[in-house]
Amino acid sequence: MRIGLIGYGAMAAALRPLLEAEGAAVAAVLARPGSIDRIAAALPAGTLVTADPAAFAAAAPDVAVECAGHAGLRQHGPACLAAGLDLVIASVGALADPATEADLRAAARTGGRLVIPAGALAGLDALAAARHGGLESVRYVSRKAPRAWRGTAAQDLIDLDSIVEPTIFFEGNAREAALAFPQNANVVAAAALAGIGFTRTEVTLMADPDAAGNRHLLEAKGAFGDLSVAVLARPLAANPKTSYLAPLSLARAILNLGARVVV
Ligand SMILES: NC(=O)C1=CN([C@@H]2O[C@H](COP(=O)(O)OP(=O)(O)OC[C@H]3O[C@@H](n4cnc5c(N)ncnc54)[C@H](OP(=O)(O)O)[C@@H]3O)[C@@H](O)[C@H]2O)C=CC1
Ligand SMILES: O=C([O-])CC(=O)C(=O)O
Repeated sequence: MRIGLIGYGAMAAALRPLLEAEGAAVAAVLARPGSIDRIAAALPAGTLVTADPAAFAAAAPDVAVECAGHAGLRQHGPACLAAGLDLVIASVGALADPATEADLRAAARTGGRLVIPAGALAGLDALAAARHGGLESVRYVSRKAPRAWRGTAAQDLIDLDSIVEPTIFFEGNAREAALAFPQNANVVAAAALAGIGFTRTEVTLMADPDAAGNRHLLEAKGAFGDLSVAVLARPLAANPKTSYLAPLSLARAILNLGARVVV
C-alpha cells in the first residue's frame, strides 16, 4: 500500500514504522509550508512532502491518513474525499462541529470512504454492535497525568502544577468535550459516533498526578447488557497527550483497507 499522510507530528511519526513493517510505504505527506523541510529531512529521500493538496492527490496514494489536528482535518478532509481518496482520520473530534461533520459526510457520499478508527479507546467494536440492539447510556472517563493536559483548556480550570489527587475538571457531553479538548478528546467523538451520539454520551475528564499512563474507561448499558472497558495506555514520548495505542489503531484501520481477510 502507498500511504498519503496529512500532517507529520508525533502520531504520524509513530505510525510510519508500523506501516513499513507490514510492507506499506509513505508516498506523500501534506504539510504546512513552514514544516516541509523538517518533515522531508525525517523521511526517506524522494518522499513527496508538499503543502499543495493537488500535488498530494496527484501522488495517488491508496489511502489518505489524517494526523493533522482538527484544523488540518477541516482544511483537507473534504477535498481528499472528493478526490476519491479513502480517508482514515485521527482527529475524530472535529466531527463534533456539525458543519464539519456535514462536509465530511457529504464528500464521502460520492467520493472516498471516511474511516473512523477506535484510536486509543477500546470497546468500540462492541459499542457499535450494541447500538443495533438499542443503547440506554454511554459514559467515558479519561484520566491522564497533568503534563498531558498542559497547553489545553484544563489549565484554565484547575492548577495542574499543584493538584495532589485525581481532579475532575470537566463533566459534560461528548460534543462539548471534543470541541473544548481537541488534542485529548478524539476518542470521545469516536465513542459518540459508534454509540448514541454527541449529545447523549456523558464525559468526565480528570488530571491525576500519579497517573501511570493515559487511562480510558468506556461504560455502556443497553439491550445487549452492560459494557465496561478500561485501557491504561502508554503515552508517546514525543507527545504525552497521545497514546501509542492511537497510531497502532490507525495502522490496523489502514492495513485492513488493503486486506482480503479483515480482522
Ligand atoms: N483518535 C485518537 O485516539 C487520537 C487522536 N488524536 C488526534 O491526532 C492529532 C495528531 O496527534 P499528534 O501527532 O500526537 O499531534 P502533534 O501535535 O504531535 O502533531 C500534529 C501535526 O499536525 C500538523 N498540522 C497542523 N495543522 C496542519 C495542517 N493544516 N496541514 C497539515 N499538517 C498540519 C502539525 O504540523 P506543524 O509541524 O506544521 O506544526 C503537527 O506536526 C491530534 O491533534 C488529535 O486531533 C490524538 C491522539 C489520539
Ligand atoms: O491518545 C489518547 O490518549 C487519546 C487522545 O488524546 C484523544 O482522544 O485525543
